[in-house]
Amino acid sequence: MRITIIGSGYVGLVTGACLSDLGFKVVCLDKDEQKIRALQEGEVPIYEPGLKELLARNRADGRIRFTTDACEAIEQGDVLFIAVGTPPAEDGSADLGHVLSVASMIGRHLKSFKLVVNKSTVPVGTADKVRMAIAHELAHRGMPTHVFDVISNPEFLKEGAAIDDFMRPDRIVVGVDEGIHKAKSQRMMSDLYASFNRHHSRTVWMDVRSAELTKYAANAMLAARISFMNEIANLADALGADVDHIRRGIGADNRIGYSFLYAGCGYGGSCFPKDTQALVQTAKAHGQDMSVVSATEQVNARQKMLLVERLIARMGPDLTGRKIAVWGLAFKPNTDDMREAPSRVVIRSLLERGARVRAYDPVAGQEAMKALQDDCVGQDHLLKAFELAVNEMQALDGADALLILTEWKNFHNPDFEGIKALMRHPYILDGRNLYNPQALFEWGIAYQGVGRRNALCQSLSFDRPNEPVLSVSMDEESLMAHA
Ligand SMILES: NC(=O)c1ccc[n+]([C@@H]2O[C@H](COP(=O)([O-])OP(=O)(O)OC[C@H]3O[C@@H](n4cnc5c(N)ncnc54)[C@H](O)[C@@H]3O)[C@@H](O)[C@H]2O)c1
Ligand SMILES: O=c1ccn([C@@H]2O[C@H](COP(=O)(O)OP(=O)(O)O[C@H]3O[C@H](CO)[C@@H](O)[C@H](O)[C@H]3O)[C@@H](O)[C@H]2O)c(=O)[nH]1
Repeated sequence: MRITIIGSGYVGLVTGACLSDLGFKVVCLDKDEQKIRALQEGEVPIYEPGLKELLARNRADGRIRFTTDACEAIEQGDVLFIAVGTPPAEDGSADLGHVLSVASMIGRHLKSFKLVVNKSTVPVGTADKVRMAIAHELAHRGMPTHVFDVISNPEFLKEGAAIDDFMRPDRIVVGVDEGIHKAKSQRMMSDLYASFNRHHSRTVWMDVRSAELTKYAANAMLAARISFMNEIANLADALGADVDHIRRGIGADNRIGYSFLYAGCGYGGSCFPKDTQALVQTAKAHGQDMSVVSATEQVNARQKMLLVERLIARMGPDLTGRKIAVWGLAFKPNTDDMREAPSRVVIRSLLERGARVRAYDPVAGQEAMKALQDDCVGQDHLLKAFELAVNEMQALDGADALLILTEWKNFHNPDFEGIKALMRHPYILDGRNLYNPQALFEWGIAYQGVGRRNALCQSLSFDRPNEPVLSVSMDEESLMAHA
């Protein structure tokens, strides 16, 4: 069985690389000539751990290649995966422009039976639209309109762990509808994923509509857990409780589990924000109200501003003359993806208030620069106050505060002595709860996590530069008094 992947972004490249590693012959198609040229020359346009090596190995062995030639790519594959983007339209619904233009393209080039597998995240009913678009082109060419099937196989990989997620899936959702091709389509998908089903079946078979909705339901559920924990964390702050104890206390309940319970400065990325919005729009179009999902989004929008609000509470709304250090720009560690990253909202807001920002990210620096240029179009004065540091310590020089926005591993055990010596005010606002508040107190560093008994740094003064920081005691009474 030969595979063609249409769309060579995160999902397309990971799918292509992994399937070629399982022995299939794979062609990756993209309309972006620059991207395909880079891939042909062995470069990988995105940062994803392990991807470069996997692609290099399978390219060398002749199992994967890259092209912009749609006719040849469609001819070669028995299975055609659609893995193009589904960005949000202006009203938040999923823009199906790329998916439907791929469908028409398939219809224009299809000569023999093809199984069209949709991997993009798409609203319920999209497979029907893809079917119609292909059939329309076939009819136009005077071809029989039943020489293909369209099924749904949503992708659940996480960026930064994409290869592992693909190669060790919790489940594989496949939606196939009744029809003349059902048995054949099911057999082809069973063969394709046979390696993952050897010990026990991980494939969850269903109809296409249910498969399409399963993807949105999974992302909305995960996003809701995060927003729920962020609300609990904010309440914990107000009450002098510690969300990390609460996380462990509730996660131990098997019905709840430990995953996706980390409070912080909000979720970002190319999926949760766009998919929750699209789900709300789908529901609205069908007269339904997704209150939980809407609230999830609202809480997240507020949470992204939490650290800025805390900074303002300490320093006042005018941050002119303040130097703010930022550690972490990508929406999560192990990726250079800046889509919907909380850092974009935070940095723009700091710049608008007159602060100078110096930021460090081990991988996403250049992507962040591009993203900020997009965010500050026509406001060059804002960009002038932003610079990238070459390492995390350089970002700190003379800073009034350090904001941690991404939990990269090398931020986990920093040189606290160095931090104290370099910063004008040793004050850490930790949006990813990396440190132990008690240890930071002992270091003499003012510290605010998210839901981590933040009363600890109540007496920090910003009026007197280079002043030692804390005079607050750790006893319960004073904690509660400050809460
Ligand atoms: N990124 C993730 O972690 C992730 C995980 C699961 C599902 N998804 C979903 O998968 C889909 C793809 O996401 P992504 O992050 O890989 O997107 P991406 O933007 O990284 O890649 C999409 C690629 O499709 C190409 N493309 C667009 N139109 C094309 C056309 N007509 N012909 C050929 N190529 C075309 C683009 O040039 C681009 O390279 C989306 O629906 C997304 O929601 C993404
Ligand atoms: O407990 C947690 C877990 C995650 N996050 C944040 O949530 C966002 C998304 O993280 P993650 O889910 O790990 O990354 P994605 O690559 O966006 O993956 C999500 O979106 C993909 C695209 O649909 C799905 O395929 C994945 O299953 C789903 O986890 C990031 O900003 C994280 O910092 C938290 O704040 N707290």
